[in-house]
Amino acid sequence: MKIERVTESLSLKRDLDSGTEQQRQAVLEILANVKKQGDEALLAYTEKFDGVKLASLKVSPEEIAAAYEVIDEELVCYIREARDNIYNYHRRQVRQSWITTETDGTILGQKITPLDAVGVYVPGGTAAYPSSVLMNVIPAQVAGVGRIAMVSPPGKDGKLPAGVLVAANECGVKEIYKVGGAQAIGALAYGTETIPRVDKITGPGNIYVALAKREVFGDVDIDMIAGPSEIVVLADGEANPAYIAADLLSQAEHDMRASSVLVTPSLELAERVAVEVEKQLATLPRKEIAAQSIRDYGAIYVTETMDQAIAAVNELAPEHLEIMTTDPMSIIGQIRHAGAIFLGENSSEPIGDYFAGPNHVLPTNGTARFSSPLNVDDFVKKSSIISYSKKAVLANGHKIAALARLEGLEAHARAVEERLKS
Ligand SMILES: NC(=O)c1ccc[n+]([C@@H]2O[C@H](COP(=O)([O-])OP(=O)(O)OC[C@H]3O[C@@H](n4cnc5c(N)ncnc54)[C@H](O)[C@@H]3O)[C@@H](O)[C@H]2O)c1
Ligand SMILES: N[C@H](CO)Cc1c[nH]c[nH+]1
Ligand SMILES: [Zn+2]
Repeated sequence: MKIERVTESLSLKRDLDSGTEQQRQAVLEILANVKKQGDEALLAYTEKFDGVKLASLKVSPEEIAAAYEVIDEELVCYIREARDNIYNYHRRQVRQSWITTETDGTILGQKITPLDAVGVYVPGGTAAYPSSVLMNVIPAQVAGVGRIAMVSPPGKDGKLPAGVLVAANECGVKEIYKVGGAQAIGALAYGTETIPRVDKITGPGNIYVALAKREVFGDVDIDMIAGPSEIVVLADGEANPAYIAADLLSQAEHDMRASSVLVTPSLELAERVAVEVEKQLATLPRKEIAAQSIRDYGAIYVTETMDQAIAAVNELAPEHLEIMTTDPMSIIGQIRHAGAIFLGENSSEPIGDYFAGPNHVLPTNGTARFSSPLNVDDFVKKSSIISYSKKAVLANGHKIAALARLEGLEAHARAVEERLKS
């Protein structure tokens, strides 16, 4: 990895992939056809893009039973343990509706209502992501969402990966459909004969999925457009170079456009990490992807001081931040922008991807400056509650009428003044 000395501001080498004109046109056409032709279009696109002619889009109980034949019993137990950790973490995010009563009888409040129906996209294509099933479905369930429909593209054998089916079943998902890409997003947004429409779509996916989510936003809500994975490690000279290299590579193997960065005031550590990355890279099964990601989007930045290193981290606003210093707790207060913060040398990023409990769907591309990990709030909406007593309206009606007239809205003013007459 290239070592660069840093004295000024930084930004991650990001690829804000907005797709080619051809991809955008393809997505618009797919969405229009799904809207018009429903299931027929879904089946045709599945044949075209996933290479399989399906008899039915919906996953059957027999397919779920067959998935359990393939997945080791011990692994099913680990999926359950991860599920429970994620559930317990997200339970703490639940907010209650609230109501206050003033002495004049005014009642104000906020009613929290779970969304009626949510669609969860689970990427297929090049890899299977049972962990993404848990991370999207569980916060929706904790929020109390009425209906959860999961979509994922089938393999050439017409099946979904066994791990994905087991994870969904362990969460109690009842609606699972074998359809991916922009056509799946269209089905969730507009509805088809088999797939009733939803109110919100969550979950990561490739450029076709991302473009389709952007396009249907407004007809339905979406969570975010998650870009390629990012990790920044902030370390002092005492940190373990082998741990750092391993964690950088853990995200590099995701995607050729993933970004893995070390920021440190120690040149010695920087040099040792660069050597370790090369050594560990050579033995990885996905070494082509990881090597390209490290080459094009990886970096080691050496600062003059730890304060500069911390400032650099805030500039980068990474999806994942690992703090590997002798006292990480003393630094956390200075971190302003990061999707997930991992403290200390034992807290390797994949612990968060799979098991600890916090969500692994996180803001990327610098959006950690203003947005948060996927969470229970993403699956509820809030309604304001207002109840004025006669006493309150008599005391305040003239103020409200005056404010309305300030905006030239006479009917607003008179509506309130009607209450002042008797
Ligand atoms: N941020 C996260 O939490 C997270 C987690 C898991 C995966 N991911 C990301 O999700 C992405 C998964 O991508 P993927 O491709 O493997 O799976 P995918 O499910 O997103 O996309 C596969 C679908 O793309 C469509 N498609 C492919 N080529 C097409 C074409 N030429 N025209 C129209 N549609 C086409 C097909 O319908 C296919 O079913 C990766 O970028 C991965 O990094 C992110
Ligand atoms: N690190 C990814 C999010 O950036 C999530 C993931 C899924 N599986 C493994 N990792
Ligand atoms: Zn990961």
